[in-house]
Amino acid sequence: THSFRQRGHRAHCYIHCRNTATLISGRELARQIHREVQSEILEMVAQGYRRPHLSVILVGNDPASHCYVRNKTRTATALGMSSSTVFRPESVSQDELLDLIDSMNRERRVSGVLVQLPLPEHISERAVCNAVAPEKDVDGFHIVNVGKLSLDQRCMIPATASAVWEIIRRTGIETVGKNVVVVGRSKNVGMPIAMLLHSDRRHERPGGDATVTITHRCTPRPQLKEISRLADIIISAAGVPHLITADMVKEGAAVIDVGINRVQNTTSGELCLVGDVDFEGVREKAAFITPVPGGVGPMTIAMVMKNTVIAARNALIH
Ligand SMILES: Nc1nc(=O)c2c([nH]1)NC[C@@H]1CN(c3ccc(C(=O)N[C@@H](CCC(=O)O)C(=O)O)cc3)C=[N+]21
Ligand SMILES: [Mg+2]
Repeated sequence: THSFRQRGHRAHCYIHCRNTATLISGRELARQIHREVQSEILEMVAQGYRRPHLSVILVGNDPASHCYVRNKTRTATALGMSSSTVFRPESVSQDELLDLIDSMNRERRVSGVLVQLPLPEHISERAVCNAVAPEKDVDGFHIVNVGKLSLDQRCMIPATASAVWEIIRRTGIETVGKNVVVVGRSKNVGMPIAMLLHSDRRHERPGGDATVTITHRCTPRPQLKEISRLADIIISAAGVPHLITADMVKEGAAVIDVGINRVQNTTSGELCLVGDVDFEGVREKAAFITPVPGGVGPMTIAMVMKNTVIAARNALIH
C-alpha cells in the first residue's frame, strides 16, 4: 500500500513524496525466479535430459546451517530437481571432505555441489571451495569463479550477490552512474556485490556501471554516514543490527538489507531475525526497502536454484 504526503508550500508546485518506502518482497521475486527455473527444468526433462541434481555437504550441527540447507533441498525438490545432503560431524577431517567433493565432481548425475559454510576451525574453507569443480560450483566460491567475476567474465556468481542484483534489476532501480555504498567487504557477500555493481555493463558478464564505495569495520561511523547520505543505493551486509539508521539515508534511496542477525526481543525475550537496517525509521526516508526476513534471504535460495540449472545446462554442452 502506498500513502502520500504533500510537500511544498503552494498547491500548484507540490511534490507528492511517498512517505513510506515501497516494500520489495524477496519472497514474491523468489517465486518469480522459481517459476522460471521450474519451466526450464520441465523443458530439459521434456528434451529427454536428466533432472538437475544438487548435492549438499553439511558439517556439524549448527541449527541455522541445517535450516538453510533444508530450505535449499526442499526448494530444489519443489522445482523438480533432485537433491541429496551428506551430513558429517564437526570432527570430520579435511581429507574426508576433499574425497567426498571429489566423488561428487566425478558423478555425472550431480549438476551442482554446495558445501555449507562456515566449516569448523580445523578445515580450510579455501581448500574446500577450491576442491569443487568450477563448473559445478553453484556457490561461485572457487578461485576460478572469483577470478572470472573480477575479470567480468561469465561465471558462477555467488547467490547472495545475484540475489541483490536481481532485486535491483527486477524492481527497475537504475544503477548506471548512481552512487552505491556496500557496507561490508566479506569475500562471499560484500565483495561480489560491489564487483557486480561497479563493473561495465558492456562486458561479457554485465555490471551495473555504478560508482561503488565499499565501507567496513575500519570506516569511521561519521564517514560512513557522510558516504551513505550520498548513496542512491545502500546495500548493507555487515551483520550489525541497527547499523543503518534514517539519518544516514538520502530521501528516495533504495536500501537493501543483507544482514542476518539473531537478536533477543527486549520485551518478549524471544529470538528474532533482524537485518542491519533500522527498518521502521529508514522506511520513512527510502523509496525502496527490503525486509528481513522475506527480502534477500529467499532470493539467495532462488539464485542457488538458478545456478544449479545453469550448471546442468552447461554440462549438456560439453
Ligand atoms: N556455501 C554456502 N552458501 C550459501 O549461500 C550460504 C552459506 N554457505 N552459509 C550461510 C549463508 C547464509 N545464507 C542464507 C540463505 C537463505 C536465507 C534465508 O532464507 N533467510 C530467510 C529467513 C530464514 C530464517 O528464519 O533464518 C529470510 O531472510 O527470509 C538466509 C541466509 C546462505 N549462505
Ligand atoms: Mg532476508
